[in-house]
Amino acid sequence: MTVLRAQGLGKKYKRRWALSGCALDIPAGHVSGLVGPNGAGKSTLLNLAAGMLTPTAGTIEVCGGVPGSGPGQLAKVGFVAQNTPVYPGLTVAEHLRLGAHLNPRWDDALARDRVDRLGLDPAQHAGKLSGGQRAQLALTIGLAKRPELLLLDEPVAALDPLARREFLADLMEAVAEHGLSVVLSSHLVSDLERVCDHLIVLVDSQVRVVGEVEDLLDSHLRLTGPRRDLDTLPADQHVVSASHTDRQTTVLVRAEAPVLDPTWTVGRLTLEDLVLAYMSNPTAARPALEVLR
Ligand SMILES: Nc1ncnc2c1ncn2[C@@H]1O[C@H](COP(=O)(O)OP(=O)(O)OP(=O)(O)O)[C@@H](O)[C@H]1O
Repeated sequence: MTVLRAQGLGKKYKRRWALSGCALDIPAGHVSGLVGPNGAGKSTLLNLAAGMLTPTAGTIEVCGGVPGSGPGQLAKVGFVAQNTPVYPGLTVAEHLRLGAHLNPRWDDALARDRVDRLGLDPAQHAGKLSGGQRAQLALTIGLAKRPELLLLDEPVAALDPLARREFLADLMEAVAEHGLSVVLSSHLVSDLERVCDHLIVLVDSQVRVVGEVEDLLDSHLRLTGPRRDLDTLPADQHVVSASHTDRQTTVLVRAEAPVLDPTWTVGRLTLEDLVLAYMSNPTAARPALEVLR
């Protein structure tokens, strides 16, 4: 099953495309990491998926429906936007009551338990919470809503390291126990490494690479060997990045078949290597998605 499907999706602000030609198919039951440089279009994609923006081009379908198309659709999708909006004049307890009132699948026990565990005072006005506490309140509401798909725009940016780790553990528990699907944008690749089994790299408003993390790590290799011209590589090795010294060439490739050339020393990549290679080479060849499945 697919939780998010985009075809030729684009969003233009005045004359500038914030997202263009986006084709995505995100399978259900995964935590999908959305990563890319500042201004790449990550928030734009998440806002389109939540129905907060409408596409300029193409289509997007989320949990089988058009984003923001009615109460049924809104109940299926949770969205915690980048600035973790809360109502400053309402107390923590009032936020939970509002959540219960607006969401048919609201899990009150989870919400109360989380607020208690986090040490948030139910009587405190949200406007008086710290940035991290506000983020925690917004994330609690997102989880307690029990959506099919939870969209999180840099959710952990304001959290301290321990709170970040605990939130990611809560997220994984919800995925395992309730079959929640998550799309999570973050600049913290170590966090993505911990929780994501699916990855989308967006650069310059375009999807550069998308696929299951395991497939991506299996199909990308670092080749090190005597200096050579990259034009001599076989057609089934697609260069993502390369560097040369006088004597040596190091090249990161997406390989469609095992590398048998004995002049290369072949190494595997970490998720961080892969993300940085695509982010620092905006013109890197985009993989054929079929190859990665
Ligand atoms: N409301 C807006 N009006 C005009 N341009 C916008 C608007 N929102 C975003 N943009 C532009 O669209 C592009 C993509 O922005 P977006 O916020 O989606 O990037 P991002 O990948 O989420 O960035 P970051 O990592 O910094 O949060 C940027 O060039 C940005 O300046």
